[in-house]
Amino acid sequence: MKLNIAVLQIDLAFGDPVQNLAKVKQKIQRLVEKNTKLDVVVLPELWNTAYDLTRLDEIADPEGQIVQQEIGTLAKEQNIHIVAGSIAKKTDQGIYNTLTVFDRNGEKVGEYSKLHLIRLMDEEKYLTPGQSMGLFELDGVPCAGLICYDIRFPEWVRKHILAGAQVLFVPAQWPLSRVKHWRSLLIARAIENQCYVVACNRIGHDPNNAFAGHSMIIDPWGEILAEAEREETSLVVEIDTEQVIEVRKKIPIFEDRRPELY
Ligand SMILES: NC(=O)CCC(=O)C(=O)O
Repeated sequence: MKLNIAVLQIDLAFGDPVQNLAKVKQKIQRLVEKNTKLDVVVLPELWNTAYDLTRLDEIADPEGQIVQQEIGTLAKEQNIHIVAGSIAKKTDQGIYNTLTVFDRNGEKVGEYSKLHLIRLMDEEKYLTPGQSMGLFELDGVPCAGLICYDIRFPEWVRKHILAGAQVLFVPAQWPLSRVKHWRSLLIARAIENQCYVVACNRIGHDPNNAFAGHSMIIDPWGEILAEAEREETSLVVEIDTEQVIEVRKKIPIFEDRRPELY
């Protein structure tokens, strides 16, 4: 199965969900105008509020209703799947960093709340961790969505791959100071899991961090199919899940595992 994927690497306004929503909608519309065969658009982490964590109570999306209304509707109008990065989502149980996926009909087909909260960026003070896996399907392709810091936990990624995922989506706000980790971890996750990795980072800065950009699309052999620098841009790549099957046949790591010993 082939999927034409666009990763939208952008800057974000700190604590301004109205401005960020308008920008994201405009950028997606332009992408669709330029790429008539697009299947999937991917957005970065916390694209509604950015890391304005102290004001989340005021600015997070109540129950994700805004993203459902605005991005769900856009997905249907433009006939594309949208892996809507993640948003700050306010619920009765707390505020989550939640990835939401809409299909071409505007239906929500996936939702995942970041499981590992990064203390280095104070997430654990303001956010509630998720409790469940990030599996979903796009045009019959089994996919997983994990968020930024989650890629440091290979056992969590592997769990999604063992459940069938062939494409791993990673929305992020990864700082420039650790860009070497970002690149190495993404490539390692693709090689060790023999899957596509589609990673969407932001650029720009906030009061605490400068962000790295370097969004990437990596194939199941670990080859970088496309990589951004540190500017607003989009990466558009056609992936073919036959490649996943071929790489897994060539080096059958899933048959050679010894789970009885670890
Ligand atoms: N937003 C994040 O989760 C950043 C993760 C990060 O900077 C790191 O793992 O290092």
